Amino acid sequence: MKIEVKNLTKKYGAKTALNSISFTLEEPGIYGLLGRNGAGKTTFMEILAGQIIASDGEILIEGKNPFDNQELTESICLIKEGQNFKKDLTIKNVLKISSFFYPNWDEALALELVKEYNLDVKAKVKSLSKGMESALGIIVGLASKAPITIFDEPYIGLDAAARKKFYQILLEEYEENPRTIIFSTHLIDEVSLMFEEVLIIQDGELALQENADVLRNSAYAVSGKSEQVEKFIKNKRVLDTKKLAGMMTAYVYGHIEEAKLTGLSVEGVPIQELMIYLTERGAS
Ligand SMILES: Nc1ncnc2c1ncn2[C@@H]1O[C@H](COP(=O)(O)OP(=O)(O)OP(=O)(O)O)[C@@H](O)[C@H]1O
Repeated sequence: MKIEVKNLTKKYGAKTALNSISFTLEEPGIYGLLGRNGAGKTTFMEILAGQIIASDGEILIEGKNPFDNQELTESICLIKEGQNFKKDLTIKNVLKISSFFYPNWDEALALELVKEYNLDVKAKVKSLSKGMESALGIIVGLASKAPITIFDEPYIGLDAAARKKFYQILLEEYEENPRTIIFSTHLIDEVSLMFEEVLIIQDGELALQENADVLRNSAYAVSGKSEQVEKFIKNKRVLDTKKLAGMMTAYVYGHIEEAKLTGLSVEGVPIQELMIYLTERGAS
């Protein structure tokens, strides 16, 4: 389902959480939605899922506004960090309710994942550990097979092995059943290889929308003797520099090839680092 975001603005009293952002997400795709704390990511995802209303502008999904539109919202599954389910429900009932709500619900996948994450279907949500509750969210998100599935930092409390399993199943599912997956996380390095496109939100504005491969090749770190590095980076867009004992490393926005013949040591910059540099206050 095509998602068009048009001059979307959300204000909470005097606070502007989203300031007239516009972009389009084509289907299918795995999108990484990144940004510092308070950038506006959750606000965007809640408007997209039809849970809150925009102050101005709109999101159109296949040309329609998701707010108060059940036909559309059953095609969208938003899994947030905790608080996805009523505390008194058992896991079995959470799965049953989800199966009624999502038309593409995959019961076999849900049960396979319940086993994989060692959950007891008779247990109530309130008795689950943080990690188990996150696992339940992940199960619902994956088994919903909703054409738009959104994970907002979905794995608080899950250990590294359980997260790895999640990424693996998500990719398998995506291969079999391409859909639109939007993923917001602060563990960027762990998941960035899954992203096809990256969007960075900063202070309620869209700072960047870029193909993930292009982004991976759009910055590099160059190291060597300070004077040589200083000379090389003249007239280049420098994100950051570090100096130590006559040596210097500079993080440069540009294609790595331009530094390869210099004799200086050159390496790529992970998306996580790049996100930090690009969203540092004062960066332009
Ligand atoms: N219900 C609300 N009432 C008032 N202000 C809010 C509300 N929800 C969010 N905000 C404010 O809007 C801004 C954007 O918040 P949002 O939760 O969308 O950011 P985020 O990018 O998801 O952050 P994080 O990575 O910390 O989850 C923040 O300044 C936040 O304090």
